[in-house]
This record gives sequence, C-alpha cells and structure tokens, in this order.
Amino acid sequence: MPSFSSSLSRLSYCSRTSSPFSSNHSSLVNGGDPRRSLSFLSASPQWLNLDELCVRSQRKSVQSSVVVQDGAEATISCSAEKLKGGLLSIPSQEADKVTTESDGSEHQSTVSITVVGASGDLAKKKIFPALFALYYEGCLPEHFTIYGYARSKMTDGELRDMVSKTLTCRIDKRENCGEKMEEFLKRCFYHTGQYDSQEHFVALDKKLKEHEGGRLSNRLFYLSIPPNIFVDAVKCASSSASSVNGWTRVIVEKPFGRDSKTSAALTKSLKQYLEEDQIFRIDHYLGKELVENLSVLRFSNLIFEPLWSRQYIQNVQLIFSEDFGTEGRGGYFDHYGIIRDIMQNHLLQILALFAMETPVSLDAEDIRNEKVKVLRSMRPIQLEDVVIGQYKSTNKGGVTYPGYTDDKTVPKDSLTPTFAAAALFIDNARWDGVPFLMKAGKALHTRSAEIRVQFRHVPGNLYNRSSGTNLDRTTNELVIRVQPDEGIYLKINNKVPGLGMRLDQSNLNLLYSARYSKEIPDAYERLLLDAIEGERRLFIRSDELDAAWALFTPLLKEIEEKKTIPESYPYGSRGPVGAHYLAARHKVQWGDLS
Ligand SMILES: NC(=O)C1=CN([C@@H]2O[C@H](COP(=O)(O)OP(=O)(O)OC[C@H]3O[C@@H](n4cnc5c(N)ncnc54)[C@H](OP(=O)(O)O)[C@@H]3O)[C@@H](O)[C@H]2O)C=CC1
Ligand SMILES: O=C1O[C@H](COP(=O)(O)O)[C@@H](O)[C@H](O)[C@H]1O
Repeated sequence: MPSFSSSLSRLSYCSRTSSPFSSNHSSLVNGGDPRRSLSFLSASPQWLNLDELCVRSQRKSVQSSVVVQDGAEATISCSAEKLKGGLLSIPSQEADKVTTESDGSEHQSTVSITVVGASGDLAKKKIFPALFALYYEGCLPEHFTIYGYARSKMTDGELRDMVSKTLTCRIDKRENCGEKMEEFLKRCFYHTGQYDSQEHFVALDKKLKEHEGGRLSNRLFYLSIPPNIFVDAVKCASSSASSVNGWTRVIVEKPFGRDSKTSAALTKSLKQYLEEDQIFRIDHYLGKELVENLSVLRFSNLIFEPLWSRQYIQNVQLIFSEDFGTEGRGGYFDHYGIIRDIMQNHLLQILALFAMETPVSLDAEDIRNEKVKVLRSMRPIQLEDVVIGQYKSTNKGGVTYPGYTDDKTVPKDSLTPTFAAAALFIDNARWDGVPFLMKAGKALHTRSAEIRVQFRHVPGNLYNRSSGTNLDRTTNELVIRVQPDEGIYLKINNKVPGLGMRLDQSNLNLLYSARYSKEIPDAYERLLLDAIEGERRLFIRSDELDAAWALFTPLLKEIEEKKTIPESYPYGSRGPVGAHYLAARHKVQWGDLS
C-alpha cells in the first residue's frame, strides 16, 4: 500500500528527521520571485514567504539573514516593538534554519531542553523516556543538550542513574539500544536551583551556553512542576536563561488553573514574560495516536464525513476509565477532582476535534480556530445533566482495595468526585440535539479510553418482519479505541451464513497491533517533537482554554457551593448507577457496558 502525506506532516514516525537538523537543504517555495522565497531548515520544512514571516513576527524585532533560492543571503527586517523580559526576538521557525555563510560554511542551530522539576514523577515517567525515544529514532537535532533542573541536590551522574532506570528500548527495535542509552545519557546534565532564583537560572544559562558552543541556540523549557511555581520559573527562565539568538519556548503542564478566573490569571502572568506563541500548553491526550487519527478518519474517508452530523449520529460518547485510584496523587487530585483532571481538558479537547467543521487547512491556527468555535457553541452544562461519584473501599478475593478517602493525603470528609458523567450539547446546525456523553472515572473495572459514535436506527425496520431482528436495537456504532489495544471498529449488521435469514452484529475491525508492526510512540514523544519543531496544532491556545473553562466553571462552582454529595461506587466496579439513568434520560445506552 502506498503511503501518503502532506508536506507539513511526518511520513512515518520521524521520517521528517531524515534531513532537517543535519543537512543543508534549501529550496524554493512559492514558485515565484526568488527574493520573496525563504528556505528554512526545520524538521518538517515550514515554508514561509516574506510577508507571512513578517506577519508572524509582528510585535517582535526581526532582523536576520535567510537563504534565498540562488543561495545568496538576504536580510529581512520587519518592524518591531521590543520584547519584555529579554525574551527571544526572532520568530521560531526562523531559528530552525541553517544559514549558509558567504564562505559556504554552515552555522548550525542547537536545541537545549531544560526539564524544570527533573526530580519529579512526570519527568522520570514520561519526559526523559520520551526524549530518549526521540533520540533513538534520530528525531533530535544533531546538536542538543538536555538539562534537568530542580531543587534536589544531584550530580550529573546521579541524574543519569535516575533517568537510566526509566528508559526503555522499543520492542520492535532493540539493536544498539544499550549503546544509544549511553550516548543519550552523556547528553543529559543536571543543575540544582530554586525555581524563583534569577541567580540560579543565570548559572544555568552559563552552562547552556557552554554546551551551545556559540551556535544559534534554541531553548525549550518543560515546566514539570506544581502549578503554583509556574510563574516564578517562567519569570526566571525568560529573564535569565532565554536564548539571545534563537527561539525560547516553554511547555506548560496542566492544570492551567482550576476555573476561569485562576486560569485567566495564570495566562496573564505567563504573558508578562512570554508571547502566546512561546507557550505550549500540553494536553497529552492530543498527542495520542488515535486522537491524531480522528481527523484523518473523518476528513480523508468519504464514507464518514457525510454521516458526521445530527442527521445520522444519535449520540457520541467519550469515555475514560482507570482501574486504579489516585494512589500517591491524592494531594493534587483532591484540589481538582475528575472533572478538572480529565473532562475539562482531555475529553473536551477530543470532543472539539471530533465535532469541528472542516478546517481551512491543517495549519495549527486553522484547526484551533475550528475547535474554539465548537467550544463556544456549547450549551451551559446543567447540574441535572451530571452525575458525580467517589470510590469506596472494597474487598475482592481477599484483597482490600482502599477507598478514596483512605488516602492519607485526602481529607476524610472530601466530596471531591473521582467519577463523573455528563451530557453536553453543541448548539450549532451540525450537532443540534445530539447528546455528547462524557464519562470519566478512577478505580473502575478497567483502564480504557474510547470514543463511541452511535448512529441512528435504520428507518423502516425491514428485517423485523422477516427475521425478528429489531434494527432499532442494533444500530451501527463506530468505536475509536484510544487505549489500550488501539483500534477502530465499526459495528455492522450482517446475515448469519446459511440457508435461513438470521441477522447478526459483527465488527469491521482495524486493530493497530495486527495492521502495523511498529510500536506506537508515546504521546509525549510526539508533543515534545512538535514543540521542538514549533508545531502548535496539538497544543492549547489561550482562547481555547478560556472557552473550556467558561463551559465548566459554572458547573464546578455549583457542585462545590451546593456541596453535592458524590454517589459512592466500589473500587473496581463500573461506576455509580446514576450514570445509567443519566444516559437513559437522553435515550442512550453506554456503549462500553452493552
Ligand atoms: N505525574 C503525572 O503523571 C502527571 C503530572 N502532570 C503535571 O505535571 C507537573 C509535574 O508533575 P509531577 O512530576 O507529578 O510533580 P511532582 O509533585 O513530582 O513535582 C515535580 C518536582 O517539583 C518540585 N516540587 C514539588 N513540590 C514543590 C513545591 N511545593 N515547591 C517547589 N517545588 C516543588 C520537586 O522537585 P525538587 O524538590 O527537587 O525541586 C518535584 O520533584 C504538575 O504540574 C502535574 O500536575 C500532568 C499530568 C500527569
Ligand atoms: O492527565 C492525566 O492523565 C492521566 C492518564 O493519562 P494516560 O495517558 O495514562 O491515560 C491520569 O491518570 C491523571 O490523573 C491525569 O492528571
């Protein structure tokens, strides 16, 4: 089967790297006036013409040389307002370039990645392993350095020991893995510092410069720290350790506030030190393979797009469940609860991607514009359309599973929901009246995340008369299984083979592990690579965030003010029964339970 791709996307996992950071490569876009055509080297070549570059760089001071078609250098200069806080002063895409000097030599760029909060759980579990996977796949630039930054005292060697314990080799590619790990670890360093100390960030800057060796330096900071110290760290990183000649970007982990007000305050504070296009708000669900595939499924298959509306779809279900509790994260979780932890971000982002209109292009801004429109068209969520639950201790097979409030970091009288189900509506022409049901819970019977699309019944019920099959009960269902066992299947009705006429329901099944031998990259790999490349499509823009909080804040406030008591459910169960009544009120049956 031939594979295909657009010029902006990866052909396959990291084939976009086959060139970019290591080779000199200049070509013409536009096909027109060569002086208006710029050539940049970035992982997925991002072609910009001069006008576009100037538009993107507005409010920034830009003056730099670029390579044009004939190999000569041109200097571009767009008007500029000076930036605050000593932040970067040239557009991100530009800093990925390799400039050909007049003597033909190359001035290569380098990327320094600082994991702020490197001693923490997320850094160990996800960030360092993802960076290693990118390195292993040849996705990182030739010149890169990784710095861990945290208050804990550690030497480079101790960081390497810590990191090496969580690095894994891909199942499908074990050759040279040990060697690659060694090479990778040699590129990892550690700097001890406080998050609010300019002095400590100045010292970091000095070390980064030594590694950058005078190259064009690009810097990525990953804030893997609790949210109350985001702003301190951004302030110090931007004023004391941002790049002077390349881009500086900051990946911010959730939670982005806990309601509209706190989220707006966080955005405002971050924007004192960063431009919006430097802020990469991560929602790791957007980096999951099957979530990425959602738009491909819909917009590249003629058979789906015409059905994607209220005319054919009866309801859509977005389901997240985990078969473990808050173990170890109770302190964080109790302040947020499942609605903020999963629904307001992960599930809502999937909903927006699912329901958006066709974007003008696959450009980040075009996609995010469409997502925002969906979020802003959503009907305020009514408390009666929501069920909340909290898991309680249970004993199964002689094993006692703890209840949520048994966690020592959780107050005994906590009303924080660990489960929620909700019916949401999009009041626009495409989705009028279609319930979008969300369900998210911890300590349930299984770990899974899926999108279920239940279609309307076939009118006429022809087979009811001849074979007793009530097609109203066996409607088509499209299931996109995000995890585990990534796959897409469509439930269809078919005839049972034989001389009689009996109907059955079967699955047309695309199971990824059967179809593709290559291991699916972790979401953090995709997102880190995108951040390095300046691809913003899978990151949350501030207006998206505002719209998401505008939808959930009144509901959260009402639940908290009314001190709504969550329905309890046993650890390891299918959640509170209230979720079934909620679905039934909207004439829906949860697909994962039928
Ligand atoms: N862990 C996960 O699975 C997920 C985490 N996140 C988010 O990612 C971020 C990091 O998560 P995680 O690694 O679990 O967080 P941790 O609680 O492990 O914190 C990370 C590091 O920050 C420092 N730190 C912790 N508390 C404080 C404090 N009160 N004041 C100053 N420094 C502190 C510690 O480093 P030191 O003491 O050495 O300075 C710690 O190692 C958080 O925003 C979290 O919400 C998001 C999704 C999933
Ligand atoms: O953001 C979060 O996600 C994890 C679940 O992520 P997954 O990729 O393992 O499905 C969840 O456990 C955590 O509570 C939440 O903060």
